[in-house]
Amino acid sequence: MAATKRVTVTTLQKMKEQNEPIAMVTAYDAPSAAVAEAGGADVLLVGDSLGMVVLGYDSTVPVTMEEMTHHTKAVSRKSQRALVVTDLPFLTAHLQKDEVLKAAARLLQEGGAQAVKVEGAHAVLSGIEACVAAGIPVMGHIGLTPQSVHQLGGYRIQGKDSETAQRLLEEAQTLEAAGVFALVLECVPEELAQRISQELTIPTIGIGAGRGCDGQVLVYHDLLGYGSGGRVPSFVKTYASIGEAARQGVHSFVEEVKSGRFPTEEHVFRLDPAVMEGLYGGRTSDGSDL
Ligand SMILES: Nc1nc(=O)c2c([nH]1)NC[C@@H]1CN(c3ccc(C(=O)N[C@@H](CCC(=O)O)C(=O)O)cc3)CN21
Ligand SMILES: CC(C)C(=O)C(=O)O
Ligand SMILES: [Mg+2]
Repeated sequence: MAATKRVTVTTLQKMKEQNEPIAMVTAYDAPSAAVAEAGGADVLLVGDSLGMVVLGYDSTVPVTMEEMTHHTKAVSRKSQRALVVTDLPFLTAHLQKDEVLKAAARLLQEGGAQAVKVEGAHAVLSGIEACVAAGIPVMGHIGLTPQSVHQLGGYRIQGKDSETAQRLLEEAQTLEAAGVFALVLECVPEELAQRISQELTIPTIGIGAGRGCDGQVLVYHDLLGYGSGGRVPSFVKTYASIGEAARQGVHSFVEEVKSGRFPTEEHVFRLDPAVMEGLYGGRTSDGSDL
């Protein structure tokens, strides 16, 4: 079988040049990676949103390098075609250059990712530049940066006034100059995201950033309608009702167990009658006929 060629940072650059939209989906484990790839996602993002979506934290702030590495390993084991990108968790990109490099290298070497994503701009620039210089592709992320939720005062749209809109445009240009290969724009007005996307040579990938971006990303569980982690943001479109299907499936199993309808003949293993004969003379241990 011919090996499928993996999506690379160069592929994404060409997609922008040819006006071909980029589809990125989060993946946190082997089954979500397999489904997202089979569905045709170009990029699998091992997002630190996994802390909220699959680990039950109430923000992405508690997520550790151990957790990101653990989940990245599961995703990269199942991924063959998509570009695997992993979030550097809270604070990591703000450390000394050599610590940032070690963390990013761990996600590539141990985790099996092909790139890392870093939230922020000026405060994390030296870490980003060190990674790029070392051959580690970096995806930027500006606008609503969830690791700063305590400073932002909630998950709010960013860049609504002229001052913050101008700042976001400058951050985007600074990140492109620093060598990031793509940029996530989260929760910014459509007009601003479109303007940034036109100004930049590298592709932008939007989440709650409208139609002018070069690609779109959503959280796997949001787009599939898992409906477990409370309210979904208003920019989410739900393409399936997996949560409801899952609840119904478990409910049917429980009902059949409790009513004795499961298991049936087709789900059991039988013993050869001759072997059965040798056991307690064909009787069960308490003497009754089987
Ligand atoms: N399941 C999930 N999906 C996500 O997209 C996601 C996470 N978790 N966890 C990490 C961050 C947090 N994110 C969020 C969470 C909430 C909103 C939200 O409620 N936004 C409001 C906008 C409020 C305003 O008008 O400023 C919305 O209505 O969508 C946005 C992004 C995005 N990320
Ligand atoms: C929502 C995306 C962009 C993300 O950073 C995450 O899933 O952690
Ligand atoms: Mg993230």
